[in-house]
Amino acid sequence: MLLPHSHNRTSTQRWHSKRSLTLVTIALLGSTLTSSTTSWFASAQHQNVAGKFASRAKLVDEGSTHKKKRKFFGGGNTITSTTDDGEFRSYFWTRWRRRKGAPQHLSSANGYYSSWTSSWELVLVESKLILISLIISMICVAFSWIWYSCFADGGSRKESADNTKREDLDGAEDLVCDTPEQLHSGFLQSVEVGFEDVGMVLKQKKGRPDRVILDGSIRGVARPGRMLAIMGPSGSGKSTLLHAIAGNVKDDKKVSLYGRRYINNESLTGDSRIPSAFIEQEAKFFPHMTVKETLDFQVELKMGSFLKKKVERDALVQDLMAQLGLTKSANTIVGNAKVRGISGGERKRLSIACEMISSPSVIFLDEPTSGLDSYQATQVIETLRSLADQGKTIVSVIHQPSQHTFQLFDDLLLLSEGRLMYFGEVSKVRQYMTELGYGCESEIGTAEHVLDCVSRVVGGDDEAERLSMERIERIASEAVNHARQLVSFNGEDSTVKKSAKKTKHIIDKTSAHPGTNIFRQFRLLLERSVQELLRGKAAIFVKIVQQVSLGVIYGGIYSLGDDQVSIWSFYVYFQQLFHSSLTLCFSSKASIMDRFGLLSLIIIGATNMAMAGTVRSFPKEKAIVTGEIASRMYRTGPYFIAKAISEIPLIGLCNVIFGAILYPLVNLQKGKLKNFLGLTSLHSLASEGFGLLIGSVAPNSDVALALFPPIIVLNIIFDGKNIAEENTPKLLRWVNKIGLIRWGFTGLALNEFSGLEFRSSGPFRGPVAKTGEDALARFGMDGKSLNDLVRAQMTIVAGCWLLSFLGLSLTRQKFEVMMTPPDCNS
Ligand SMILES: Nc1ncnc2c1ncn2[C@@H]1O[C@H](COP(=O)(O)OP(=O)(O)OP(=O)(O)O)[C@@H](O)[C@H]1O
Repeated sequence: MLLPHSHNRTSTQRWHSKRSLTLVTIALLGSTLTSSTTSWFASAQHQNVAGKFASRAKLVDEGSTHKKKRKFFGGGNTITSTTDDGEFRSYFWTRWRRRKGAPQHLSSANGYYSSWTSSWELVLVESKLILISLIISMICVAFSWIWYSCFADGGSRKESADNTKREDLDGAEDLVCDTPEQLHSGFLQSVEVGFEDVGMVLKQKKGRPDRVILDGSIRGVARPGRMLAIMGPSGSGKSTLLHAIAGNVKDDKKVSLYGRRYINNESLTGDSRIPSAFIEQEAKFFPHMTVKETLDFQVELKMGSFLKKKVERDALVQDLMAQLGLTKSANTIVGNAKVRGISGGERKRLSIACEMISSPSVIFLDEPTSGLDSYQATQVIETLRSLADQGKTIVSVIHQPSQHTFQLFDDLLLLSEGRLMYFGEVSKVRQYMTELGYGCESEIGTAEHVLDCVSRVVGGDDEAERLSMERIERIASEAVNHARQLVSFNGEDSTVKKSAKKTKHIIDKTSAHPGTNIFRQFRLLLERSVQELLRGKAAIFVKIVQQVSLGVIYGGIYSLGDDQVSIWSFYVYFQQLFHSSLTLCFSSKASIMDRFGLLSLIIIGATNMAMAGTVRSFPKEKAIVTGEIASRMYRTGPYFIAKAISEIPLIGLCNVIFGAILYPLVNLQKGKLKNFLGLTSLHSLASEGFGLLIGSVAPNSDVALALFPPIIVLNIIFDGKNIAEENTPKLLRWVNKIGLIRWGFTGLALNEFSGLEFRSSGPFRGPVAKTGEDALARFGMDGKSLNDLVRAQMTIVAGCWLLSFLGLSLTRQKFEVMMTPPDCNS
């Protein structure tokens, strides 16, 4: 029965106008903000701010003969001061003037404005500002579009649904449902899934013939209240067919997929995904969550908007656990290959339970019994039987079932080498094979016998191989006719296209319901992230041990000041005994080199640890998350923000432990510990962000790990002390700007060296540096403030998070479109 829905007629328009309004608002806000900021900058630069900066620059530059550039606004506009006269001008414009051959000393701070007011120059200034505003507005529009498609309900699905022309839909809007109850009591309640002429070809490299995976002869139907088994020898195309029917074949340039599908005898477009539960061979879960927590989490995300009271959600969780025999394992963690958790059978049943939450009418399963013993396999199939008895449509690939489990199925689709061998009732297949002349003794199980009939003999006996090929040929030619007699659709009907669009529209609209709002998604995802982090006690322990041991190692090797405290007690006594000579040695200029060396090691170590951990773990988590996002549980945005935030406390804790051990041991400058901890934590956060970026763009953890060493090496080379900026190859200068290690190292060096004085005795290398500032100047680190470095690190964090988010959004799963079968293209 189809439900009437009068108010849905306006929902498409509402969504369109909501989106347009958001885009326009964000674009306007962006351009207004940019214009006002740039005009403020222009006027401020001309007037008050110029004066203020000029005097500050003058103060800072006193006693120095170097020119200093002070970053004021973005990349292009840099205010430069010279010590001679405190002259103050825009670096950007100065460079431009230089190019035009104008004199370099243009004006004093007060005369600045007047020297630039020749009309054409002002026009140029204004037009550049307008251009910047326009570019930023366009970026705002692009981001708002991405934001909308990632955060807002519907996204691409709604878009594709809305692309379906209203006039072609024949009142399909009236069939659309708004609540799960309506959804499953309407068009999609009792679903019959039909398919015909399904084929798949794998394009090969030049000169080699294409490989046929499914030959285009496959047809069948899965009916409500019945279980359809897809069987065949290994490699016969069972999983491929299951994915093709569900609309779940992963997008691949080499693949060409064709055929027709129907829902309740209504045809579907090639890109439709049947609203169903799809249970893959390998269920992926967060390993440290218990069975109950996993179900609680999924129930709240999928049904939070409909089951508003906690008692209702709890009741659903209890019901699912009882139905799937999970009650006794409710508080056991799910586990994975490394962490022991529930059994393989329980994992399969948990994945079925998770898919049952939204009460789908159709369930596709890819080898639900693989890896299970016969008792567990029977339990899983019996669970499916009870679901089918409730009216669900079950389609499952099954591998060598026992006679008992085989008989729990109603229908069978048999494949061999991508060809249809049988479609019909399970109870009739034995008789069917006997009538074809391939009968067998009664003691041999039916499943075993039919698989023998359609398996090709390979290796050794040529005659047996020839006979098996003849048998397969015969069975295949009979199967097509047999299936045609049993299954027919309105595929040749002239209204097929219209009907396909209509059905897709219904499916898209009906399955676009958000399970819960975006804030709740964020809260739940944050809770899960934190929980996973805290439950991974081994990982936390390893991190802490790493920090402690590094602190102790560095502390044992480096001694930088007069009043050393060392882990080696004899060393302390030794120091106290020969106080004068040793302290002279350690407070000498040799400690400049030691200090730089230590700070560089601290930063390289922090980068390695934060990045390597994320690069290793994130791609694995991504595999679970992309599946959950593809099944419309939540959006990329809330997930990503929750993920990024959840890591911050642990990063801070690790740095505090490291700093607390290292600082007194090596005797870094007193009173700078707080800055030290802040800078190392910020640096770890930036490194973790970089790790997320690599993990989100890399297709898998192997690629991510392969990318890691060259990135680290590049960062070390351009850390600010290994190669001078002016000697860096021009093509690589940009690396300097985003060099994680460089900014981190410079920050620590600035924090440590500013205010230090060095004694001239003791061994030292290179020219004499009396103060920390001198030492910094030798490495070209003068002229920067801690604020600059914090800003740079924060920009890196923000940039990495943004790019990782985009990377994650853009690598969303795409699916192959099923084309019309070749003979019907005309
Ligand atoms: N995208 C693809 N790229 C390359 N080969 C593919 C692709 N899809 C399917 N195949 C090939 O098609 C054949 C059938 O694969 P499929 O997984 O469907 O077999 P199966 O019957 O499920 O096998 P098994 O029982 O061993 O799991 C295999 O040889 C597989 O390598």
